[in-house]
Amino acid sequence: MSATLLSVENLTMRFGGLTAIDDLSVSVPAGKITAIIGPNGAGKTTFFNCLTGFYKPTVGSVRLAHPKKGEMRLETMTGHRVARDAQVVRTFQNIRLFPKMTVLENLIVAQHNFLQEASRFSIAGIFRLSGYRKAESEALKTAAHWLERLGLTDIADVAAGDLPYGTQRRIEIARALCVDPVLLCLDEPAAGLNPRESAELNTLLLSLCREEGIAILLIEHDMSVVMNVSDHICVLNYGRKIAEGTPEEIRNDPQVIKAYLGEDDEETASGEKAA
Ligand SMILES: Nc1ncnc2c1ncn2[C@@H]1O[C@H](COP(=O)(O)OP(=O)(O)OP(=O)(O)O)[C@@H](O)[C@H]1O
Repeated sequence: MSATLLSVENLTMRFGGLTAIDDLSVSVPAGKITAIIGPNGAGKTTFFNCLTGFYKPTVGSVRLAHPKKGEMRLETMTGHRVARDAQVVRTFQNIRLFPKMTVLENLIVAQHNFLQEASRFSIAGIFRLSGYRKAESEALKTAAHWLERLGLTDIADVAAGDLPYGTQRRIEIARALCVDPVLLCLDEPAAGLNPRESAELNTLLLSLCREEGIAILLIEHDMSVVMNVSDHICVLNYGRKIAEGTPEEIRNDPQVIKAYLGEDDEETASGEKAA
């Protein structure tokens, strides 16, 4: 049993009269893949936004047991501190690369917190002092490492926006990895991928988790990805957790089938009304 990396307790997020996340408690183990699934509008992206400092939750706590820095309360932190200090990094449902920058430049920009500090907020950068030059070369090394690891080295100098959709999704993951995440939150990484690219994504996620020890939190509608890579799945519906368990348990959970198919279809699917 892995240690808990992230503990979410009684999380609620309201937008006026709408409760997008409703008293959600869930644990994310270290070094494993946890999927958050649910029908459209279930609150999955809102959940990510609460974890990563984009939204301040109405109620609840999000505790990260950082392996080197101890406990951190993510719900009290701004987005850039969640990424920089807590090393909880995310991708977005809609690709958010800088399309006119090269692939390599996108990976360097991801390290701007580190470079900005090394530049002592500009002066050491302007005069290219040795500390800044060292940081710059480290940033390049990190980018080169992840480009190689994700098979992107050949296109390092191509503008990101000129590349196929599946490749852009891969670049987004490489960019997030440049921040050395302890928790990588991926919002629909398989959206728009063809079956071959989805299979490659599965291999990549499993290797990041098993070989690099990175915990992954995954929002995904593509069940060929969810069921093949997840160690644990949490299912949301109308902001509430309706089920949690292994892929096998979730596949057969009547509440989950009902949430995805609707009551009538579930009965039809189970043969009760089919005749
Ligand atoms: N900033 C916001 N202001 C008002 N309502 C919001 C806001 N963000 C999300 N919502 C609402 O919260 C609910 C949950 O939305 P969310 O995007 O988290 O769902 P989701 O599970 O990620 O859906 P999908 O699978 O379609 O991406 C929806 O009803 C949505 O309209």
